[in-house]
Amino acid sequence: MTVTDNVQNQPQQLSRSPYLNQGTSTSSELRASLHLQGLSPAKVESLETQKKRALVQLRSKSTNLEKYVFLAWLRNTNVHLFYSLIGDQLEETLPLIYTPTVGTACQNYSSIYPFLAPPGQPDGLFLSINDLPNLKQIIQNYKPYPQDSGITPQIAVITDGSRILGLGDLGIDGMGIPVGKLQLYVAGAGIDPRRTIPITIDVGTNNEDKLNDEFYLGLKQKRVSDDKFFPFVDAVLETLTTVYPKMLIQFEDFSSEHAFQLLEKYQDRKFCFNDDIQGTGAVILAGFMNAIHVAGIPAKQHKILFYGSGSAAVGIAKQLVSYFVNDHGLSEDDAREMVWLVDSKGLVTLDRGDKLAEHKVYFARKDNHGTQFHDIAAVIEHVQPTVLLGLSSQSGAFSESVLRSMAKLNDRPIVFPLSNPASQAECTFEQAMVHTEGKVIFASGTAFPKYTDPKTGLISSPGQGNNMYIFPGLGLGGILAQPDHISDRLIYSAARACANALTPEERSQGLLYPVLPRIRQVSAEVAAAVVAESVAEGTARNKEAIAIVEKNNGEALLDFVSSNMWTTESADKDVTRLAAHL
Ligand SMILES: NC(=O)C1=CN([C@@H]2O[C@H](COP(=O)(O)OP(=O)(O)OC[C@H]3O[C@@H](n4cnc5c(N)ncnc54)[C@H](OP(=O)(O)O)[C@@H]3O)[C@@H](O)[C@H]2O)C=CC1
Ligand SMILES: CC(=O)C(=O)O
Ligand SMILES: [Mg+2]
Repeated sequence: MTVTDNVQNQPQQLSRSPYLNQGTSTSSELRASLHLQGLSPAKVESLETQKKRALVQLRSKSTNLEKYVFLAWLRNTNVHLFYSLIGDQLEETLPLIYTPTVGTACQNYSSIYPFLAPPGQPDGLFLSINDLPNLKQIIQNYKPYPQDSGITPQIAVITDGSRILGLGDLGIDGMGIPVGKLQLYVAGAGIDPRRTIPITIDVGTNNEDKLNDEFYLGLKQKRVSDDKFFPFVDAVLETLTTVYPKMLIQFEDFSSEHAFQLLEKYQDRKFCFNDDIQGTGAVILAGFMNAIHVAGIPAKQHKILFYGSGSAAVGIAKQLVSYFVNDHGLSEDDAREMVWLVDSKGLVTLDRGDKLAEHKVYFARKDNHGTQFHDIAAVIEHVQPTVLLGLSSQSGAFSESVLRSMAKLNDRPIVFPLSNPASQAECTFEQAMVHTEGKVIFASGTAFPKYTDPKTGLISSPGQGNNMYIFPGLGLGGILAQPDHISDRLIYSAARACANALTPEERSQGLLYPVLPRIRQVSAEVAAAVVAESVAEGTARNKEAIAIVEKNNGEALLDFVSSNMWTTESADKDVTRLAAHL
């Protein structure tokens, strides 16, 4: 049955599709053809009026969590209006659908879940370990837009909820993260919302609060052991890629040890990447490339201290090593020597006496001559870093004295408190500005407000070093090039494109990342670089993309990418096309 048959057989179904429904802006003609008269007030409004009303309603909510619920409901009832509003009001709405509010939403997800979407409208795909025998059927059940049955999903973001932002194990309440990431794919890179699947696997939770919460909607059991976890993930991925063979899979917010093991296992076997390891690595490499120009110290002379040694920190460190090797001619050993890791026990050294997690061993220091450094002040004194990156989820760890030490050591200290959401950040932008007397070169994981110098009135803008500047473009580029795997080269090309995406004006303002309203342009440039690199490394399989890259015309490639981006106007056209068949 075609989409058109479907609609002709049940005309009112059109208005029930969140994708095709245009609410109060549905034309009189369409209302007549679909037998919708009387089902809403007769007035036909413009999209502009709809957006204006939605914005007034949004702003009338007193908490960000209420705003999150309001926006989720809007997305699940009127895709067109939702993404038009998000596109217009990116700076106001992104912190509501993504970090920081998505963190609060996840903490409360089971309580708000029934109010996010109308009955029958799924807000993500939940796969419990008890579903193992029926995975295929359950994956096929997920049809948020059944009226548009010809559209095949292309991107899945999958979590097990075990490390949601810096908030720890939230079990299935982590669903807000895949949902939020995929909204950024749509808003930030023009992926058709019908082609996205947010997935949360339920393998239990070790969070006692969740286990004791009567409203918690996940399995009330501790997380399963690895001998059950890995086969279940395997079954999910196999089934998913059997049902949707071209699906790109983004691993998100798995606890670090599992994250590394899953990436190692699947990166050459599936079309996939890990956002926390690779996406974060790429976005911070991009910010670092721009920051060292501002700092004015040659790349090779930097000393980079990571506060936190999990998936994000080690993912970044590995990409920095590639950068020093590829772009600055350092040996791998010399590049590795530029990195120091700190974890909850202090400086990561080979002779510390504990068994280091596998992902830390490569960067463990052996030049500490038997001395161990347990607190950050001692580590800073020992290392004398030019760069301090926070990936520890320890709020306030970059104290006044830490920031003052960084400013004493450096004319322009590079300090990135990257933990999310804002409540977990190692310091705020204001603290960094005040305690370094304005010298800091700054980026944070969640956006902080601008800072106004009380003496001069000078306003400074913080950078947002968040993987949202990478994964949407990387995913789009991957879908357009169609390689079998996402190679390290593709990730590296995404980082470089992100660094180069700054306009001369942004550069002259000392910004490290492009301003948020340009995220679609940035994603297009990242995607174009990924497509070009995939052709260069010989993995691209999309003949159209290969032919365009071979013309060696950057503008044509960007046009190709942009023309493949979904817009709310494309949704308009889908409605008009259907209406023409009625
Ligand atoms: N800006 C962005 O785009 C991104 C930000 N992030 C953020 O980065 C943070 C870390 O993520 P991830 O690496 O996956 O998480 P992990 O939980 O794996 O890593 C946290 C690390 O912090 C260390 N740590 C904990 N307490 C302390 C302490 N008191 N002093 C020093 N180190 C400490 C832990 O040590 P130990 O190993 O000993 O337990 C661990 O190495 C999160 O807040 C996440 O939201 C993540 C991805 C992207
Ligand atoms: C941004 C992100 O992916 C994280 O904090 O986990
Ligand atoms: Mg993440």
